[in-house]
Amino acid sequence: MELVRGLHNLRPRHRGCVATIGNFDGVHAGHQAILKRLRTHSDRLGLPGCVVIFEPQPREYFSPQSAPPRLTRLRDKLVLLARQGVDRVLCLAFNRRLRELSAEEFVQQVLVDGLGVKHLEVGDDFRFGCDRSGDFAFLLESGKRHGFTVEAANTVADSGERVSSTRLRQVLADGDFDLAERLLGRPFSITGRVMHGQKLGRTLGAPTANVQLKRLHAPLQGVYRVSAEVDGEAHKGVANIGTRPTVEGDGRPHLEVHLLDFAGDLYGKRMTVTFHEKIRDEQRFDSLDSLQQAIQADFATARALWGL
Ligand SMILES: Cc1cc2nc3c(=O)[nH]c(=O)nc-3n(C[C@H](O)[C@H](O)[C@H](O)COP(=O)(O)O)c2cc1C
Ligand SMILES: Nc1ncnc2c1ncn2[C@@H]1O[C@H](COP(=O)(O)OP(=O)(O)OP(=O)(O)O)[C@@H](O)[C@H]1O
Repeated sequence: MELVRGLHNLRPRHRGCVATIGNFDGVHAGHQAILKRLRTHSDRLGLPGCVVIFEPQPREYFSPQSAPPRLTRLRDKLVLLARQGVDRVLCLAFNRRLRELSAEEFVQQVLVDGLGVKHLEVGDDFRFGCDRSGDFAFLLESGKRHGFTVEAANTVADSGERVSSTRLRQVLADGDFDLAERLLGRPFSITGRVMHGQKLGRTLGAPTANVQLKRLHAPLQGVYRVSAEVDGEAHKGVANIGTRPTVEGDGRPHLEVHLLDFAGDLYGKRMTVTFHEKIRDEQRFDSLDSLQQAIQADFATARALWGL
């Protein structure tokens, strides 16, 4: 899969494709249905399938403080899109210039001049352009003028409710990992590199791998039963994700994983942490002693849940 960053990196060879547009955060079952249709039209026309995404996502641009947590960082999103058979991703920087484009200008500059789109696949509720003025009817009409077809995919629902990134964030916050797995078509996980922490964990009797979240504002907080994959090997574990209010105050979320019955050096390795069950919320304890006791109790709970 090819990644093109910005319209200015499009070349004449990129013209002629089938495309879809959106945030695709999480690459959930609704997105997967759209991507399947993209593949079908791409095979039918013998043209590459291209997904147009935005980075940052529009809401992160408009209100960085109150934007919802991300299900996937760009890197994870690209891996998942490639797995869905996408040939090319055009990643547009969402900035003032882009937000000010009218729906008409967006179609002209991105879809027609930039990509030479022959077929566009969108969800039935898709809207875009300055003030979200471009909708399906507008796209159909533009397609007639510019020579591309447009199709709206039916809504994918689960238990009568539309699958969406917004719903997934809520389902994860509620700790319903079985439902999250159904909506995602895979278990929810976070991947990152294991970094050095404050080395306090060991003195608390709780050696943990600190998984780098970078700027990921994760949709979870609390203590969980998890499995962790490192170097292709799966481990049983327990993890805390949160700001660790008892010990420090950088205010940033950390993901710390304790692998049960494991001793070894994990620094620098990439770890994929899959969440199975919530054990409790993160708390601020009055002393390190109370924190230590709580962590030992979490380990015991996790062992019991794992059947160890
Ligand atoms: C299972 C588990 C539960 C945790 N629960 C909390 C908590 O409720 N509140 C908190 O402030 N920190 C919590 N922590 C984070 C600890 O404060 C942190 O792991 C410890 O400070 C070690 O940090 P270090 O790895 O940077 O040395 C938890 C850690 C683990 C592994
Ligand atoms: N459940 C679904 N069924 C069909 N199409 C969907 C579904 N969810 C999203 N899409 C379509 O996939 C494309 C990308 O969607 P996008 O990521 O922007 O929205 P979303 O998943 O609904 O997220 P949010 O909850 O933030 O609105 C759009 O064309 C959208 O209409």
